Amino acid sequence: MARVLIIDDDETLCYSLSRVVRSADHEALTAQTLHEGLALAEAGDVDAVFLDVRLPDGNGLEALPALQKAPSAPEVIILTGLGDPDGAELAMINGAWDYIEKTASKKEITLTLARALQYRREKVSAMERNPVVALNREGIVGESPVMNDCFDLVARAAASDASVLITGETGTGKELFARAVHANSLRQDAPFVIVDCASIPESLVESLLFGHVKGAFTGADRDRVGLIAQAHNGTLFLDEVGELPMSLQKAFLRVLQEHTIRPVGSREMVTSHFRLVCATNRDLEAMVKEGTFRKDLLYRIHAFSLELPPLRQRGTDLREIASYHIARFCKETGRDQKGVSSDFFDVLEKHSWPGNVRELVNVLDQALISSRHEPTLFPKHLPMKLRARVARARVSHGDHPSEAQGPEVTPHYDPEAMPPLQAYRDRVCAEAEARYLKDLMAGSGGNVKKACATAGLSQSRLYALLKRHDISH
Ligand SMILES: Nc1ncnc2c1ncn2[C@@H]1O[C@H](COP(=O)(O)OP(=O)(O)OP(=O)(O)O)[C@@H](O)[C@H]1O
Repeated sequence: MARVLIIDDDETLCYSLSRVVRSADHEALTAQTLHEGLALAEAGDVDAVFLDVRLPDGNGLEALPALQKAPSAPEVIILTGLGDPDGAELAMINGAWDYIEKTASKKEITLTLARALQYRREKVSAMERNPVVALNREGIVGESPVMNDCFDLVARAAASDASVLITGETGTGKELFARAVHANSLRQDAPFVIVDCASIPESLVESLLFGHVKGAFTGADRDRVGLIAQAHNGTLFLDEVGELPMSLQKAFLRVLQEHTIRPVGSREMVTSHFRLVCATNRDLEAMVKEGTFRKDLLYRIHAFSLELPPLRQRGTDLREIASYHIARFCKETGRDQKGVSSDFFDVLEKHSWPGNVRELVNVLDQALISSRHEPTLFPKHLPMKLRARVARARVSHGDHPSEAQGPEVTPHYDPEAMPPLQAYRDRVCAEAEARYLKDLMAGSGGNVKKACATAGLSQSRLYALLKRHDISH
């Protein structure tokens, strides 16, 4: 028997849902406010929660993280209004187990609850078999929902021995995450061996990966253990796996199947049992279609797929990452910790970061060097090129007061600093959305109902957007 909590201010609905829950032989608890519901979830061993979105004391979706952090980490099923696609979408984005319309039939409700409880039973028994100790994040900073999803996947991947493929734009932290998979796995005390497929000359790849014996070729003046053999019992990290020459992909596939290698010039086979983690910023599926990456190899390397989001989609993580690296830099260089002015962060947030965290770290290093012994970082310490680019984009977007009413102007970039189209598009859309929302809230005098009617948005969607852009209402 499971314990199911229903949080809805509609007493009749609470009553009818409780009956459905009890008829499935579960215990039902009810709460008419968010406050009461959170208290019950904190106190009791709750397995599942039916959660309304609009409650008298707040928005249910915003309370989702708190509910999921309750001691029993219940599965949450969101109750949405009839035909509310925004609510359904938000429920899923925010990590609910499922959503169900308030008018759903008894059968649908019972089935959704049964599925959530079955998933929960399986999850609990898997955790009992493989208890997950707190994840060692290996210096990875970030708390945004997208990053938390990535940490969840690292925890799951680390608990197994299956291969992991990490994708993401350049500088998003692929190597850092590969190290985290290793550091959290049972292989953590064995070697973590990196192979940068992009930087090894094609003529040397084979001997570097497989090793060679003395005299195997001109210049082979001694035996050399290959990187694959070095990774025995540990983790082999193939960075930029898309660059692995076609000629070697077949041989490497055999290594994955048989776990044995023959060093160049040797008759002996060497055994190596390693966990494989690969990374790439290329589209391997597209490479398979164009015939430059083997389909069978792709199948073998991505039992788990981890897609790292670009920095521009990580919200306030940017500030946290920046603060982390500023503190690290000051510590490493023996300087006093520096303060940061809020407009310093404002400028950082206006940039689209096509080079992601790596670009941010480089920019911060430059700012810290140029600030010398001054105790606080100001925008003037940032590289001139970056400030100029941000200023240009701001003006062309009408952020400058004198241009605020002007027509939309496409920002111009100097040819050397063109961002990727996707980065540009994301930034422009996010800025346009934020501007619209500010105008919308100002125009409706902060009246959320009026703003929803004007924008054609549901309240939950509007709240989520305001939260995303940090706009008060
Ligand atoms: N979430 C994060 N928190 C703190 N630092 C990070 C984070 N992500 C990346 N970094 C830092 O950014 C830099 C680049 O990270 P990393 O080398 O792992 O990226 P990558 O995706 O492998 O890059 P590339 O595609 O160019 O190989 C490193 O200095 C790393 O420490």
